[in-house]
Amino acid sequence: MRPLLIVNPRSSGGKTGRLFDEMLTPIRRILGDVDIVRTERPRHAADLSREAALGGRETVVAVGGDGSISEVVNGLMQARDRGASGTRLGIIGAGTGSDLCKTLKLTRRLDSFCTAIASGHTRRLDVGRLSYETRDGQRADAFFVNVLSTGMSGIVVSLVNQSSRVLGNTLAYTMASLQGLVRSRVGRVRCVATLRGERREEEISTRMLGICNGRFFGAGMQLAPMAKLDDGVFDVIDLGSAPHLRFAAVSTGMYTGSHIRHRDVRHFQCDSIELTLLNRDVEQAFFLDVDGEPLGKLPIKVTLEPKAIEVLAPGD
Ligand SMILES: Nc1ncnc2c1ncn2[C@@H]1O[C@H](COP(=O)(O)OP(=O)(O)OP(=O)(O)O)[C@@H](O)[C@H]1O
Repeated sequence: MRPLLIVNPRSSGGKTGRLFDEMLTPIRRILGDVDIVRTERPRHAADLSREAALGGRETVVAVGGDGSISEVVNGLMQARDRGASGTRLGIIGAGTGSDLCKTLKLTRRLDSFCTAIASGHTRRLDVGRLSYETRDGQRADAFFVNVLSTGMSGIVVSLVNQSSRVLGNTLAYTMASLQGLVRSRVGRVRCVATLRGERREEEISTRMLGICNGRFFGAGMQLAPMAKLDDGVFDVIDLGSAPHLRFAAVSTGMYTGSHIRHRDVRHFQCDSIELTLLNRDVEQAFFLDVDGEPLGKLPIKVTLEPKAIEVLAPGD
């Protein structure tokens, strides 16, 4: 059966939509015949990939950025919950950030993406299963494959999402990061985590906390330099509760990964975790960033599904 390409024409600021017809020639040369469907709205890629997997499609290829890949993973996981677990994920990275591609060591060139798919080499990735609260207070479920975080990053991702990006992505991210820093608050978060059945419970004071399956987030920052996508654990990174200026210095270390050695930063591993915000007055500063997309708020419950997705990518 031919691979199904799920194309997000709005990714990379609309460039994917404008250039896709040109991309098709090299894609067909390397992959042969493919089926193509373009997304028509946010979350559409999840519906399309779920239906494809339930229909027995062997390979579904996400053509877009981290948001699109995450949506396709959501669809594949929904199908897996209904017994259809045989679909492989391919990636043609066409986003602005492409953090998962960095973690997967996929070279950001169209022919390299296609060659990785055509090679048939796969590896299995852990996936996070998330229960969260929507902004209007309903419980909802989702999956993530890279990084879930809350605190400053949740503010930044919401601002980037709302921005028109007329002045370009880098500027949009820089402006949002500065505003995110100014608006960030210290949350008192009750954390209950388990690792292979061993439970820990504590109250954490933090401006930002990440539950990391992958290593990179926020367009190239290394929130969790030690994270591996298939090791059966989440690396939890707490960036601490320092005053704004010191916190700015700590978070800047994420560009190189040096923040991990800072005394304000804590790291621990778990395979399930529950977070509840105790001081609800700072709720606006504790929305979620789920694989680079804004999505709901605390309280959350996260469990790890080991090696749940098969992805066409080189080995680690
Ligand atoms: N037809 C559509 N119209 C509007 N939005 C869409 C459509 N299809 C998908 N989307 C949304 O586009 C958003 C951005 O997608 P994606 O993350 O793939 O690209 P990106 O932001 O350029 O890349 P990255 O996340 O790697 O920086 C996602 O929130 C997705 O839900």
